[in-house]
Order: sequence, then C-alpha cells, then structure tokens
Amino acid sequence: MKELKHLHKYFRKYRFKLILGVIITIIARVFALFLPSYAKKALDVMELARDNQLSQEEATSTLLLYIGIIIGTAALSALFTFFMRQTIINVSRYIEFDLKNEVYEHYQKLSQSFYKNNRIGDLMNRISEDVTQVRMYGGPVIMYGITTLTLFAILIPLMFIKAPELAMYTLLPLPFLSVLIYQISRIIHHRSTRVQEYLSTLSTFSQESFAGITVIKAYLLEPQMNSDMENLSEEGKQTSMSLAKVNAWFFPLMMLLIGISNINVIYIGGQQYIAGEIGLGLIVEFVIYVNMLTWPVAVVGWLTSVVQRAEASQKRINEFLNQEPEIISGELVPEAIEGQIDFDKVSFTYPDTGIEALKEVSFSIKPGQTLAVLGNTGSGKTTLLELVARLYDCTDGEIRVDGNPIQKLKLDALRSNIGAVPQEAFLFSDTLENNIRFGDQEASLEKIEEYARKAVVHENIMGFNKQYQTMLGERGITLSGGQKQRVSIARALIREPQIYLFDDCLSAVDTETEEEILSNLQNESKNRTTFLVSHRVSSARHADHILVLDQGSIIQSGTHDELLAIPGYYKDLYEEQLASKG
Ligand SMILES: Nc1ncnc2c1ncn2[C@@H]1O[C@H](COP(=O)(O)OP(=O)(O)OP(=O)(O)O)[C@@H](O)[C@H]1O
Repeated sequence: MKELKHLHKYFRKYRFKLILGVIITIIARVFALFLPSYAKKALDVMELARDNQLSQEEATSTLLLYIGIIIGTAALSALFTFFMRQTIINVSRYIEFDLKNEVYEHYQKLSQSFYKNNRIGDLMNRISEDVTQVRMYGGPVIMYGITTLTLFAILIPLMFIKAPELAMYTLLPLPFLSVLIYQISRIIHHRSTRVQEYLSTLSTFSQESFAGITVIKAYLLEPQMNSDMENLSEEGKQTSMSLAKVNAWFFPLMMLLIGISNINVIYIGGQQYIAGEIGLGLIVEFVIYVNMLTWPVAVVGWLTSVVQRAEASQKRINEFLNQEPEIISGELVPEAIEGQIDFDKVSFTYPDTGIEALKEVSFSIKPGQTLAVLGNTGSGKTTLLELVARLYDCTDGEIRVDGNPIQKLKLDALRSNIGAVPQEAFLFSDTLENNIRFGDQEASLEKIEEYARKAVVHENIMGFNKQYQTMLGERGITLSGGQKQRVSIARALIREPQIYLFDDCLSAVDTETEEEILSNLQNESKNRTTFLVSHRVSSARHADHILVLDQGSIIQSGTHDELLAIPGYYKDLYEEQLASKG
C-alpha cells in the first residue's frame, strides 16, 4: 500500500463527497436488510394463519403490509445505491481525471533525455491503463469495501443472535469462497495482463504495418506480413482462450459454495425446525442472508487482487512522477533578451549513448547577426542548436546569453524568446491556421497570412480548397516535405522571437524558393540572432559568420569570402555545389 499513499492527497481533496458516499452506502445496505426479516415475518404470519391462530383477513392485511414494507425498503435501498454510485464512483472518476492531468503535466516538464529513454507506448500505457487500474482502488474498492463491512458488521452478529448453531454452519463455507475467489482473481489478473501485453503488441504491429504500407507494397512484403499477422493472431487466440477458461470457472465455483451454504441452512435448519427449535421463517431468512453475504464475501477476494493491481500500477506511475526534470530552470528574468550568444569551450556528451557530440566549441554571435553552421551529417549541428534552446545542458564549458550563464535564466524567459524550426517539421492534426498560430496564440488571421507569405507558403495554402482551414494529419491532407518546412518556418517567425534556430529547414525547398525565404528572413532577423544549420552553401553564404563542424569540433570559421579564400571543407562544398548547379 506504500505506493498508493500518493492518492491520499486526492482523498483529502474529495473527503466531503467520500464521507457522504460512505454514509449513503451504509444507509443503502441497512434498507436492504428489511427484506430477510420481513420475509421471515411473512412466513410466520402464514404459519399462524395455517394453524388458525390468525384470521384469514388479518393474515392477508398483515401480509400486504409486509409486502409494502419490503417493496418500499427495496426501492429506498435502490435509490440510495444509485446515490452511492453517484458519489463514490464519481469521486473515483475525479481522481482518475486529476491523476491523468498530474502525470501529463509531469511528462511535459521532463527533459528530452526522458523521452529518449522511454518508449512512447510505455508513456501512453502508464497514463491510460495504469491510471484506470488505480481508479478501481479509488472507487469500486471503497464502495464494495464499505458495503461488505456494513453487511458483515450487521449480518453476522444478527445471525448469531438469532440462531448461533445455524449461523456457524451457514457461514462455514464462506471463508473458503473468499480464498478461492482471491486465487482465481490472481490467475485472471495474470492472464489478463498477458492479454493486455498481446493487445499492445498487436496494435504496434498493425500501426506500423499501416503506416509503412508504401514500403510493404514496394518490397512485396504483403505475404510475409499476412503470415506474421496470422502467427500473432494465433498467439492472441491462445492467450484469450486461457483467460476465458479461468473466467468460466469463476461463477460455477461461486455457485457451488453458495449451494453448500444453502444446503447447510436447509439441512441444519430443517432438523432444528423438526425439533421445534426454530420456525420456517428463520430458515427462509437465513437463505436470504446467505445469498446477501455471498457477493460481499466473493468481493473480499476480488478486492484484494484489485488493490494489488492498483498498487502495481501506481508503482509504475510513481516511477515516472518521481523523475526530476534534468533541466532545472534558473531564476533570472531579464527585462529583454538581446540575443548575444557566447559558447565558451562547450563540450557535450549524450548521456545515453556516450557520444561526444560537441568538443570545446567556442564562438560568439551578436544580436542581429546570422551564424551559419555547416558540416557532415552527425557532426553536431543539431546538438549545438539544442544546447541554445537548453534542451540539454552542456557537459563542459559555458554558454552565455547576453553575458549571463544560460542556466541562470528562467527557462520560460529563454524559450519564449526562441523560434525554433526543427529538422523534421512536425505539424499537428489541426488546421493550417492553428498550426501557424501555435507560435502566437493571439495572432489574427491577417497576421497568420502575413507570416505565411514571409515563409513563402501562402500561395500554396490558397491553392487548397479550404485554404487556411485545411486539416492536416492522418485524416487531413498530407503536405509535401517543403510545404511542411515552410509552415513550420511561418510558425517560428510569427512568434517574433529574439533568437531563431533554423535546423536545416530549407532542405526540401527548391533553390529559388530558398533564395526568396532567405531574403525574407534577412529582413525579419535584422535585430535578431539567427542560427542557420544547412548543408547548402547557398543558405550559408549571406551569414555574418560561418562555422564548419566535423565530429563535434570546429574545423573552419569565418565569412563566406574568408572561407572561399582557403582550401578546405567549405571551398570544396562550394565548388561541388556550383558544379552540380551548372
Ligand atoms: N538524442 C541523442 N541521443 C544520443 N546521441 C545522439 C542524439 N542525437 C544525436 N546524437 C548523436 O550525436 C552526434 C551528433 O548528432 P547531430 O544530430 O547533432 O548531428 P548533425 O550534424 O545535426 O547531423 P545531421 O546533419 O544529419 O542532422 C551523432 O553522432 C548522433 O548519432
């Protein structure tokens, strides 16, 4: 139960509703107890009438009264059961909602490396499946737990007061029933976990096969995929069958043990009746008690396994909730960020792979300047931009923003001044308008259009039927690589940040469009700092300064003209690209 302590704050939050729910649960059960005692009384009346100790009319009117009481209390019990579910089960839904939000907010705070170290499927599972398991603890366990306790607390003493020997024989099989249900629940839990695992394998397989359908068709992999699917389905069938088998045992075993209790009541009760020790009504009353107790007793076993499952799920959730973000925000909130960036012998090693992506990199860039970063793939260009946005902290050296060490700045203050366009443009399944508005939530449609023009994508957008209202994503249209890049450039520009980070974001546009965007960018970035990662000299040539990286180190540094004047990577690249153009 250690892990489930995490939920105490939510129980405290909803304590009034919960207390109300507990009171209602007790009332609902108390009303349910009228049935057995009035059934007994009704039988007693029938016996009296049969023995002529009561007139026919008196017996009929008393019976009708008892029936009225039974119906009335049953209706009240049903009404309070409804309120019970409305309070306790609702609280469990509130807790589920709060916990999901808490986990989601925490995920958002965690650093890049957390996402590298954990699979997306795992993150999704913990926020959905595991939270659902925990909800069972917050709601049904409390509800059935209180119901069971109330019934035990009232019924068992009552039965012993009314007929101690009969009570003992009647209750004898019930502990066995509870243990049995507990064992079966464990097996069910174990097998249903396997079914769950199988289902997530199946959905990963299907998702990949649909997403990769182009590759599958091009490589004629359909028969192979079909046979893989058949094997998977066979495995799924086996797992589901084994779950179905144990499920099938659940009710028959329960019925068997209830049957034994009922037989005890009838046999022992019957003998006591024959000996004149008890009336027939008491036997009927006890039969009803047995049936009323069966479910709560079975529930004890079931609840134990639910609590175990909830504990295991909460443990998985806590594992993530206890992870601290690696990037800790500083406190400094400058009035304005100018955009002077200094790298002072900056080195960076990726913690998970141990790859040293940057080695003693030093440079300075002033506000209004553009720094182009070139180099072969894997030379550290993206890493350099990620360090500016503080997605990672450098392992050695120091990065300064306007002279302040980057760690001292408040993260929000830094990142709200950055407009980043990543290498892989990511657009959300939303309209084009909203995708650009992501950069500035308040932007009007005119402003969105203005920035789409600057990113040279406005014409394309106007060509779509629904223009800015065009839906993107799985159920919308698919943009070309170049269009995606330009939409994400518009998104960064509309933010009007002080620092731009463009990561090879013109790679999929033709050189003419590239020229046009670059000239727009030059106008936009007059007073701003721009980092421009590229593989093309055409993108880099107008930059104020160019860095060439190789295996994490700067191998060349200078302006376009300076670098052209010396042999090396930049000059070779320039000549190679000039030749291919010609
Ligand atoms: N998240 C990561 N975790 C571990 N290693 C990484 C990660 N990202 C990049 N690397 C490694 O760090 C090195 C530098 O990668 P980086 O992405 O910065 O290169 P790049 O110059 O931007 O390459 P490209 O031109 O292909 O985009 C590479 O060896 C890469 O494998």
